[in-house]
Amino acid sequence: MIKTLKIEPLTREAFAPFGDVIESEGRDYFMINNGSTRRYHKLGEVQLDEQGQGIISIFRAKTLEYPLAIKMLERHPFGSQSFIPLFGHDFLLVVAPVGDGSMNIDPSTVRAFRASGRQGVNYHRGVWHHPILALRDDDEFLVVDRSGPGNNCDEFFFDESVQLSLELG
Ligand SMILES: NC(=O)N[C@@H](O)C(=O)O
Ligand code: NI
Repeated sequence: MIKTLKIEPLTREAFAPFGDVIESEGRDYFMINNGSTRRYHKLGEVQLDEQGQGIISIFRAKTLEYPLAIKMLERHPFGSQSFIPLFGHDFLLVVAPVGDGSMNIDPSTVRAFRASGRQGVNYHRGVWHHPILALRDDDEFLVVDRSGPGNNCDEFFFDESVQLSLELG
């Protein structure tokens, strides 16, 4: 299979099979702090296993060269992972559904999205995704994910006959 992935705009509905979109635009809120603050409540949930601990980190990411060959995706079986842009820049996502849980990805299910700088994502447990794809060098993301025992990062490399690429418009 040789395919250039179509980059879709990130919306709550389109991303639902993969996780949550963390954004305020168009979302419900309620007032707190004596009416001075809007709380956009529970935009996503931190998913953990019994032994996991939720942690907060910052990723500073280099941009990659485009067109980019998507050779692998990874997943975190024991917990969710969120990426929230700290500098307000767009970034890209390449994902595939959890599937049947086996170490296999049907390349026809791989999708790409462009997140605006005011959108974050929360990948649900086991959702296949490409490591962070920043569009600005040294861009930074707040990351909420799971720390704990066991290997929480499975990597799947596509067969050489599968050539998926990501091009910038
Ligand atoms: N390995 C790691 O912590 N980063 C990846 O999980 C990623 O999604 O960028
Ligand atoms: Ni990850």
